[in-house]
Amino acid sequence: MKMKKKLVLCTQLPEKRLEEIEQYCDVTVAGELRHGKGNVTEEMTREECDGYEIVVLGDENAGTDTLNQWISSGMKFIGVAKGTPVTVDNEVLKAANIPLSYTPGRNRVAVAEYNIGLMLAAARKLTLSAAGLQKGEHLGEKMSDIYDVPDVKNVIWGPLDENHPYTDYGIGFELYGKKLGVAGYGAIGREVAVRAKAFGMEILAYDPYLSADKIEADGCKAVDLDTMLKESDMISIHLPVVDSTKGIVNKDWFSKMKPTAIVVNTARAAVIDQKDFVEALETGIIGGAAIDVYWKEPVPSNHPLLSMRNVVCTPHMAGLTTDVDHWSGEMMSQEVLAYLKDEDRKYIWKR
Ligand SMILES: NC(=O)c1ccc[n+]([C@@H]2O[C@H](COP(=O)([O-])OP(=O)(O)OC[C@H]3O[C@@H](n4cnc5c(N)ncnc54)[C@H](O)[C@@H]3O)[C@@H](O)[C@H]2O)c1
Ligand SMILES: O=C(O)[C@H](O)[C@H](O)COP(=O)(O)O
Repeated sequence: MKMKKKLVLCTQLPEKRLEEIEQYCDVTVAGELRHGKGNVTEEMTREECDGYEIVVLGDENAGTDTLNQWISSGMKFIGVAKGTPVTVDNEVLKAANIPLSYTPGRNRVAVAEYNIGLMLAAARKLTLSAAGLQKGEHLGEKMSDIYDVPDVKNVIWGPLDENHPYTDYGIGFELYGKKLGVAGYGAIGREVAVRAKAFGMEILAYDPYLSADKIEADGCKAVDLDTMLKESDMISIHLPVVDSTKGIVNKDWFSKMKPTAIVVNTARAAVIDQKDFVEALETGIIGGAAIDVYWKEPVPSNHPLLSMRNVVCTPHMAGLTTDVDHWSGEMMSQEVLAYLKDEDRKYIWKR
């Protein structure tokens, strides 16, 4: 009788997919390594996953020594259920001719929805007014005098006195009719663009690596860098970090933007020049920002951006939802099944 292949799993796969996989191989769920549980060291991972033909990782690290050990004990398939599998040394795998399966864009919807949230928060100063209300700065004496708030019929919005907190907190602008620059029209940039279009925004997409046809098929405008910078009311950044993008968003970009423009970054801080960014926001070269990613994480509590009133900051949360594991589980199951059935695999990490 033919021996079944052996698979070790460090992340969750959907139940139905697992049943299908189990028709081809024996599955071991690495006890300590179940996604999100325990403090897993690389040494633990190395030992628990040793001796398997198929290794499926979640967030666990696997460096040179670990991979060499697994390869010499028969590993032929490795999958990493992450959008960017930098936790695994792909050079070792390339040398051994073992493709690395991963789950690209697994959190693209999560990031895109969050990105829209950041755009709205920045446009409408949501975080300022919410924090103000928590501190008891709601309505204030003057507002209570002017407006009979419990009786909605009598509420007249404005004019607001320049000293009133609402002038600073609450008065924002609508996304409708505004231009959104999308820098990098990949998995996430595209998801942001289609959602922003539903708000009535015009999309100016800058991505020199994509054909204009592809962008325009989504009803967006493919533009050059200068056009995006000059015309956009908001610029949403979705660039990867590669040598040519490090620090690419710098004073040259800011000097070409509208002084009211808002920069949204859920990509990576490394694509923005930190010093130029802080200066542009402090001196009003640009209007504001909403950011989820930092040059050093966790972001130091005294970072100047955290206390700027024209900046919305969140702690690298855009890609996290309770649904993301489902998406990566589906994609990773497809990869495993393709390997087991000797079919072409779809998601191979090239870098
Ligand atoms: N905040 C989070 O939680 C979170 C989660 C997931 C991904 N990310 C980050 O979001 C970013 C985008 O991810 P993605 O999955 O959409 O990547 P992607 O590779 O699908 O898309 C990137 C796009 O940028 C384009 N591009 C590359 N260099 C460019 C340049 N110089 N100018 C203009 N366009 C350029 C590429 O052609 C590609 O279309 C990445 O930096 C990723 O690490 C953040
Ligand atoms: O910023 C990101 O890329 C994600 O939020 C997270 O930090 C990593 O995503 P993953 O590569 O695990 O999909």
